[in-house]
Amino acid sequence: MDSVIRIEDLSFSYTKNTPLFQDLSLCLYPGQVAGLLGENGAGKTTLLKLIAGELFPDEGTVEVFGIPADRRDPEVLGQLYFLAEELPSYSVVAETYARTTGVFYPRYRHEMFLELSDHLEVDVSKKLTQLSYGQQKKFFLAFALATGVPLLLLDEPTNGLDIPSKRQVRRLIPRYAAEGRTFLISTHQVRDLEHLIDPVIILRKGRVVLHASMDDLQERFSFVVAPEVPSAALYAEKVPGGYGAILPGGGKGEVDLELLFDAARTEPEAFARFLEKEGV
Ligand SMILES: Nc1ncnc2c1ncn2[C@@H]1O[C@H](COP(=O)(O)OP(=O)(O)OP(=O)(O)O)[C@@H](O)[C@H]1O
Repeated sequence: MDSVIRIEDLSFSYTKNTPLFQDLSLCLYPGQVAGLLGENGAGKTTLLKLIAGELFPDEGTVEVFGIPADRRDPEVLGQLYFLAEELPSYSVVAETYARTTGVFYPRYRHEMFLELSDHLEVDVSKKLTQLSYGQQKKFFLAFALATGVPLLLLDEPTNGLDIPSKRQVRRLIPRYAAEGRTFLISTHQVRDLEHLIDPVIILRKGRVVLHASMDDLQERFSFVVAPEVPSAALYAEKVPGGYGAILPGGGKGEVDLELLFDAARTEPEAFARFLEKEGV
């Protein structure tokens, strides 16, 4: 199957001699809703910017739909939408322009934007600057979906949203993924999106420490919250109601993304050894 995003041997640094990414490789395919997890400073936003063609690799390849990622290339620009965490005023202006003219996104459907805004309870009759952060976020999410682009890069899409809105976002994304659109979602709000994400990608210090499908994780591991810490546990930490542990041997309960992420963050070496031993 042709990849939507293909990253091969990517190296990138903001400052000389301190590489953020070295030899990073990653592929995503149509219809995937990939979750990009990682602690603060892991490089999530930078990776999204590289895919969006706002930044460029020092070495290696970043391609979207087989074309080098470069937002100056109209062919690339029309294929993806990058919903950044910060909503800068220039983009507000640019997007409003695009909204009314369809210049950037030939497949943009204004009726769909209105329907989605209505669904997300955003008052589009107001000026963007009069909307709250959460409302603006929903505005742009509705806009992003209405552009009709096949690739959506969402940086912390549920951040700042109230609980009903988070629920609506959780319902909307799979609907569009089922049409073959691909999502790459960076988030710290693991609980908001855990039943949505597949595959899960964990970045740590500029490296992909885990890239696995939910099926694979479910098949290979057990995620348990136990009153006692089993000695075989790779990882154990006090969580409400007991201790959490990830054990070899799967099929016992749901994949717990928060435990997985915590393990990668707090016990990185043990986590890497564990994955290697289990052949992940
Ligand atoms: N414009 C920049 N110039 C120099 N360094 C930068 C710049 N932007 C980010 N960095 C650095 O690159 C690293 C990765 O930042 P990035 O924003 O990609 O991480 P992140 O995983 O998105 O973090 P967070 O979860 O806090 O949003 C950090 O150490 C950050 O300080």
